[in-house]
Amino acid sequence: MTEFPQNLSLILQTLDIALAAFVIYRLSLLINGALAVRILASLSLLLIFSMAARLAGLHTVHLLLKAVIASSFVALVVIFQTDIRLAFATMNRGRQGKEREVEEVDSIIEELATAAESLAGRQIGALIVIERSMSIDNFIAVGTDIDAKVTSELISSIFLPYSPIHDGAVIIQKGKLTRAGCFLPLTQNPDISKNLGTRHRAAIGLTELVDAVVLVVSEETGSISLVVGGHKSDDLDSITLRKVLRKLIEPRWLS
Ligand SMILES: Nc1ncnc2c1ncn2[C@@H]1O[C@H](COP(=O)(O)OP(=O)(O)OP(=O)(O)O)[C@@H](O)[C@H]1O
Repeated sequence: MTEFPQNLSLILQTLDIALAAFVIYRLSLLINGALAVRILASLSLLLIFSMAARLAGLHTVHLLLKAVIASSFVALVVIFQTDIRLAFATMNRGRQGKEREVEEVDSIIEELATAAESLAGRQIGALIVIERSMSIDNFIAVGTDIDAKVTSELISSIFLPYSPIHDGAVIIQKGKLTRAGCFLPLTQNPDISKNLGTRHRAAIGLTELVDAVVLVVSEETGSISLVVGGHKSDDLDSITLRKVLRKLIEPRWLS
């Protein structure tokens, strides 16, 4: 009658030692193989064994595994110190990159708003297209390639009446002023007032086809409008203009 528990105890002890040997063997493999996947797989295996050992009452194995798992985390930091340092550096660069993108958007918006206000003050008409997620390339005709930094001085000088490229629209793509003197498709919407001129019709026409934002300065009234999705917001004051532009333009569309 006492033979059965004795045998069971022997089996468990053998199993205990065999598992401990297996753990050591796995660890030696781990030291040779430096792949992170391999280490993670081995750690997962250790965790499973540790739980199984605890459930089966294999105390030596369980204690050994517990100690191995605990020290593994320290070992992982040492082994992967270069990768960890690189990961932190990348994270930091990502945050700094995002901050830089936001600063870039703010500065472009400031240049656009300053140019619009300066032109509006002198009642010089202007049409500025800001591309967002949809490409506008298939909808704009002719124009002169420029590829320059967006500055209020450049925009203002393009629209001055004696400039050879003052007719048509200026295009902003990925944070750059890419073209000037471009012609846009006019809206065909019959509900639009017959009194609305072609500059505003062009802004509405393009934004009916793509998600671009169009900034219009009226030569006739000196008012500033923003057009998105075929809808026009008129008479924008300085603060509203900047606020709406910030809402409409996301950093990812400018870089
Ligand atoms: N299809 C077009 N694409 C781009 N620009 C255009 C287009 N049609 C007209 N324009 C621009 O609009 C100017 C004419 O504006 P027009 O007076 O007809 O329009 P408007 O909407 O009444 O504007 P404003 O209030 O400035 O007078 C043209 O000189 C040209 O620069």
